[in-house]
Parts: sequence; structure tokens; C-alpha cells
Amino acid sequence: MATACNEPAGGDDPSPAEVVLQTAGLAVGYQDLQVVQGIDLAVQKGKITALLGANGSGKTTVLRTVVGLQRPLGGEVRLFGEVTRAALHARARAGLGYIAENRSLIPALTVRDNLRLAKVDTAAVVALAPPLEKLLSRRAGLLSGGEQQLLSVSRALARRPRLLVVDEFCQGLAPLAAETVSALLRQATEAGTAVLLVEQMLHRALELSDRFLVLRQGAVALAGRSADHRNRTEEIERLTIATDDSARLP
Ligand SMILES: Nc1ncnc2c1ncn2[C@@H]1O[C@H](COP(=O)(O)OP(=O)(O)OP(=O)(O)O)[C@@H](O)[C@H]1O
Repeated sequence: MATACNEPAGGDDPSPAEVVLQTAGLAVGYQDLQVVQGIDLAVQKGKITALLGANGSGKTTVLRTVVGLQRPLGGEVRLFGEVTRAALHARARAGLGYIAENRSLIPALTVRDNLRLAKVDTAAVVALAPPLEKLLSRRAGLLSGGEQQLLSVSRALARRPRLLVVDEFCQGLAPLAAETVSALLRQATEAGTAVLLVEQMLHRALELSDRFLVLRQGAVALAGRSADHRNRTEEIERLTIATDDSARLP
């Protein structure tokens, strides 16, 4: 059953020890324009939470704020049990991984150099994603979309993050490539990693995730257990239809 709008979307009454990320009353904006407000979410250890919503509803803004790239106008972010206003690099040291919409790769560098620059062990990445072995000398910008996301995700997971935040998880990927990177995520959650992701493909998002939230016009319109909505997506579809004023709050 779907939870009330502002009930944390982290599971059924998660104990504080299991929650790795929690926001309370989060409000974020750009200059004087507030684009999200009242965001309460909770992401549990070993679980995948999907953030859904129409274009411009505020998904990337929420992700950027929980990883420390955007300062909240109000509310708080609690990461690994502590309220934080730290920058991304400090959150990364504490166990946060973040993959931005552009997949956070340097296109002109080879796969091997992208890994070296990130101080990630090549063998660990290849162990997670064997198809990358024959691509190590290729420039990242020449990889297919699926190969790039495989590289981004395996690079992030090789650091064994406690929480991985991924924007536009399977954007532009064919089903097979999407399944490959999804399998990597599932494997990581089995080892305890928590995941917060944005995924535009509704059915894929509900298949992959344990919990979901739908943002509409910058607020949580619906949150619940993904399994409860896999066979009845009408309500979510209605909420994710774009509106002309999709993110503009009064
Ligand atoms: N740097 C910025 N300066 C001003 N407004 C911004 C900035 N970044 C985003 N916005 C605005 O904030 C609102 C929310 O944008 P955001 O990118 O968070 O939405 P989204 O749900 O991730 O959209 P999409 O699915 O299209 O990526 C939009 O109206 C957008 O135009």
C-alpha cells in the first residue's frame, strides 16, 4: 500500500540503524526560486529507492542536494546517521558514491586512465564488470552508452560505497545493457549498499527498486513499496505526466 505523501520512503518502519540517508523537510532552490519543498525520504541499507517524476519536477535537484552539490534552503540531510552540510568530497570519504547524469566520465581519457584518476583498482572493476577488460585502452567517450554506464557503476561500486546515488540510471540504454547494470546494482545491495536512483522508465524503475517516491511540482506526491505498484502503475503514470508549471512553486 502506498504511504502518505510525507512519510519517509525507506521501508516499513525502518529502524534508525538501517537508514543510511534521510531528509526532513528539505527545500531547495536556485537564486530566489524554490523548486523543491518538504521532501522527506529515507533510504535503507541494502535497498534501492527510485525517485520518479516528470521532467522538471526536481529529481536531480534532490539528488544534488543529498550528495552535497546544492545547499538546502530549508530542512536537513542526515547521512550515515549525522546531519550534514559537508561538500561532496567529504561525503564521498564517508562512503557516498555519486554518478551524475553525464555518467561522470572524462571522454578524452581511456577507461584505464578514468579509473586511475579516480584512484580505483582496475582489477576490482574488471572483476565486477568483465566486459570492460578488453576496453581498458579505449577512450571513454568512444564507449557505447551501455559500456559507459557499466564503467561508471562498476567504478563507483569498486569503492564499496555505503550509499550510491545515481541520476538517470538507464537513460538511453537498450534492455540488455540496462539489465547488465541493474544486475550489478542488485549484487551491491545484497552486500549491503543502499541505492537512491532516478530512472525515467517507470516499469524498469519499479522492477529494480524496493521503494519509490514520485515528485510532482517539487513535492512528494506519492511514496510506497515498488512491489505494490508493479501491476498497477496508473496512479504513478498520472502523477508523472508533465505539467506546464512542472517545477515552479508559488
Ligand atoms: N542551475 C539552475 N538554475 C536555475 N534553475 C534550475 C537549475 N537547475 C535546475 N533548475 C530548475 O529546477 C527545476 C527542477 O529541475 P531538475 O533538473 O531538478 O528536475 P528533474 O526532475 O531532474 O528534471 P529532468 O527529468 O528533466 O532531468 C526545473 O524547473 C529547472 O529548470
